[in-house]
Amino acid sequence: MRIAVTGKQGQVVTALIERGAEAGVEIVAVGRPELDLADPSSIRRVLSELKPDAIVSAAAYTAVDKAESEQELAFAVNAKGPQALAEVADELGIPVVHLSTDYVFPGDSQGIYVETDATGPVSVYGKSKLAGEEAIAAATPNHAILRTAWVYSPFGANFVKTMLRLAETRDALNVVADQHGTPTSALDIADAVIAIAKRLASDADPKLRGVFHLTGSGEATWADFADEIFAGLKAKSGRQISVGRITTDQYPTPAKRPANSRLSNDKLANTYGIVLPDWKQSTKVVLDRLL
Ligand SMILES: NC(=O)C1=CN([C@@H]2O[C@H](COP(=O)(O)OP(=O)(O)OC[C@H]3O[C@@H](n4cnc5c(N)ncnc54)[C@H](OP(=O)(O)O)[C@@H]3O)[C@@H](O)[C@H]2O)C=CC1
Ligand SMILES: Cc1cn([C@H]2C[C@H](O)[C@@H](COP(=O)(O)OP(=O)(O)O[C@H]3O[C@@H](C)C(=O)[C@@H](O)[C@H]3O)O2)c(=O)[nH]c1=O
Ligand SMILES: [Mg+2]
Repeated sequence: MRIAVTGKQGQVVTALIERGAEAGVEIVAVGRPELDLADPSSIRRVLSELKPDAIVSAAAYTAVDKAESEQELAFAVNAKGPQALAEVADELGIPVVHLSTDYVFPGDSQGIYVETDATGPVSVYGKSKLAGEEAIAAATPNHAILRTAWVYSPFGANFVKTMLRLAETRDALNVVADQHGTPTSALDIADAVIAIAKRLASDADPKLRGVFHLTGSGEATWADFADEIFAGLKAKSGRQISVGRITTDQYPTPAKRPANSRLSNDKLANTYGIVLPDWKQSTKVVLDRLL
């Protein structure tokens, strides 16, 4: 089976290339310069030539703060590009697995979000990703939109690598402790995405299509995540970093972030039988590779 994935150096695409080899599926990364999501005509050209059995839409404009001042580019890459991708997939008669985000939710409630809960993004990035979800769903019924969150991995840019980099020059860091969500390893995402793409390519059941939440098990704040990262660092090197627990107000950023973006993964478990490992367990796996 051949799966085309958008992006070349991103976390999820890199994890898919690694896991695809183990799962015996051919992963073909398609990205800039040949395929630029901001240039829809390039999408049709590349995909029509490649003739994959499924498309994974993993590339995105992910710079959350920068998006506040680059709204047009964020919407081009996160909404218009995926729309063109889904239109081509529909013509080719193949499924699209599209990655989305917890940031489509406002995060102002106490509960755990399910797929049918009202969205209401509070950032340009979140708004552009929601527009992407809507564009995919309008372009083809043959899709699985997977909302994940707080993605980290040995690859690319992410919170784990940022914390380890800051720890090289500092003994103490302040990290927000009032945003709640779940860190999710790109390696775990890749395993799930491959299983989902295989299933979609071989089973026309409408129940397998639609929106699904896909995050690690358990929950955390960013400060909890930092604590876990530095516990791993201490075990490996003896180096101790202290984490000061601060409020969002004490860490001003251009983009607003949801205070609560905990997602229920029950629909995915009940539909596909997929449950991702506990976030602490997967954090250890990634730290073992980075340290
Ligand atoms: N990172 C996170 O914390 C989260 C991510 N997500 C979603 O998961 C998906 C994967 O994220 P992740 O792997 O972390 O992303 P990364 O930020 O690691 O990588 C982004 C990817 O998008 C590609 N890209 C950006 N702009 C374009 C463009 N104009 N044309 C083609 N490709 C482009 C990049 O290209 P290049 O290879 O050339 O650099 C890169 O491969 C995204 O849809 C994201 O919105 C959801 C929740 C959390
Ligand atoms: C570096 C740093 C960040 N923070 C805070 C800022 C923010 O609230 C939180 C996480 O920082 P980040 O910059 O990693 O956050 P951010 O880039 O917003 O992460 C998001 O990326 C997009 C793509 C998603 O889809 C989301 O699921 C989420 O992973 O930690 C601190 O409190 N102290 C620090 O030293
Ligand atoms: Mg970021």
